Amino acid sequence: MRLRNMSGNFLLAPIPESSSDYVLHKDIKLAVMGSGNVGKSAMIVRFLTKRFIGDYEPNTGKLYSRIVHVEGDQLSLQIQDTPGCIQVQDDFVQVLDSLSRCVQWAEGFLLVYSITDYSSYQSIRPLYQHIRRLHPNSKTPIIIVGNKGDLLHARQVQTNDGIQLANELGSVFLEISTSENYEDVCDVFQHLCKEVSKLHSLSGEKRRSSLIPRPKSPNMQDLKRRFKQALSSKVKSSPSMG
Ligand SMILES: Nc1nc2c(ncn2[C@@H]2O[C@H](COP(=O)(O)OP(=O)(O)OP(=O)(O)O)[C@@H](O)[C@H]2O)c(=O)[nH]1
Repeated sequence: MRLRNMSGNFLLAPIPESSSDYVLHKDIKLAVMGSGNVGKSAMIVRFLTKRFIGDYEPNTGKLYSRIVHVEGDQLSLQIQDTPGCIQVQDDFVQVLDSLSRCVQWAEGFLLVYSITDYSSYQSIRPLYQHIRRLHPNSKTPIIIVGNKGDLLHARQVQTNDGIQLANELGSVFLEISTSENYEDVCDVFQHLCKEVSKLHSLSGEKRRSSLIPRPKSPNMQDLKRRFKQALSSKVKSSPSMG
């Protein structure tokens, strides 16, 4: 199998240090992957802004960072949108370096195909296997998403194909329409966040939580006491004026 960058321009955004805002929150790192214009950018933006925006520049690897709330948890979420201009062929080359770095970095994955594009569906298995190779821990959550569910007249991939593939790979599957149904998009991301979060709890990885203590506000009582103390000792030690 080969994953190839057709444009030769496959740059992923630099991965920043986690940003913490003086509160405890879990860092969740997700990657959204898929081959072709399957709607990855549209999905991410829909989840983060609720809006469906029709047209995007071809994506070369954008990283989105947001604080989101999922079931009472405050999550510091980073989502890596990976370029769709990858083609799955007989062996892996070029793309592997940057793609692998992204795969290694992420803790949860959305593998997206379009129901109107059979080749995007065919690329899911090799992508899935690539992830599993780099994350031998089979608990790493991967969700398979069949997007553009509203374009029924152009359907090339049957719902059953998606279900079958997901069953075979042992993955969760959902068919959605990013353009028509915000709730489904939200469910997909929230489910993935919860799964990653669960994994953190299971492995007790405290390093993933960022706790920066609030700066202490000065204790005025204490300051006044010290000030008085200092003042009285000064008065006591000062030479008599009389
Ligand atoms: N009808 C319909 N169109 C969609 C849906 N989701 C995305 N699109 C359209 O599909 C096209 C591709 O969407 P993008 O989000 O740019 O796809 P992408 O996977 O990020 O593609 P790359 O930028 O190449 O990585 C755009 O014209 C979107 O408006 C959907 O659910 N229904």
